[in-house]
Amino acid sequence: MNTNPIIALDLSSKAEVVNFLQQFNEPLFVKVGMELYYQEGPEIIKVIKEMGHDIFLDLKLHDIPNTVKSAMKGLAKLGVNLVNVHAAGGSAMMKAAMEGLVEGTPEGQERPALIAVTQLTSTTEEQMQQEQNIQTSLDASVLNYAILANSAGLDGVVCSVLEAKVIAEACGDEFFKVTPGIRLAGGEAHDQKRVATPQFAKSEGSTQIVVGRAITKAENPVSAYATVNQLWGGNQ
Ligand SMILES: O=c1ccn([C@@H]2O[C@H](COP(=O)(O)O)[C@@H](O)[C@H]2O)c(=O)[nH]1
Repeated sequence: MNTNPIIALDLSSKAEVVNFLQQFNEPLFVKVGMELYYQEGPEIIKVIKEMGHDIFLDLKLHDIPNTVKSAMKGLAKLGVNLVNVHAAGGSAMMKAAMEGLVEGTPEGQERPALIAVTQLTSTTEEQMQQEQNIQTSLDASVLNYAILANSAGLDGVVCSVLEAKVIAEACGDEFFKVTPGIRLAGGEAHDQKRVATPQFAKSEGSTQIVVGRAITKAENPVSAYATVNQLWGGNQ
């Protein structure tokens, strides 16, 4: 899979997206999340693909297996590169998601990679223990979800950089560790709790990094992207 930094397009309209992407003179790997997809629908995927960019469609499905399977069948037809579910939906749901993707991917088109969100990077250990009533360390919970996702046949997980190394030990280097919560040194964390720099992500074995506000809210997004890309290691 593309190893360019994934730019989170947390924007709310097609016009904003087109304006943003027109600043760049190279093919990018971008993430379309709930904010954009719920405003613009599948049309936004078509627009971004026509501009030549790879897409992570970050809708984090979490429902009963039958519903997730049917939804994935539909998403498979969009021609995106990467989609996801919440690992908390369980292994039956993750397997159903994969079945839906396999069945829904048109002949001659590559199946989108499927990854599972472990614990959101905005979650702390204390919050997880108190609110989710999970009485282990956050690392153990993330690792548990990663092993579950691996056993269910998924291609990888979303985790923070802080857990990437133990996941690699348990699930292998090829298993995707897609890590949001990326900030340049000294950058504001906003609502993120488990953050790291692109350089640290590289050294810990992240396979992809997701970068939103550090690029989209920068005074010069093209230059911010170039800095992130250089620190992450260019085109790997
Ligand atoms: O655990 C997760 C899962 C997904 N995200 C998404 O990544 C970006 C991060 O944006 P920043 O502006 O760089 O904080 C955002 O779209 C989230 O929905 C995540 O942060 N953590």
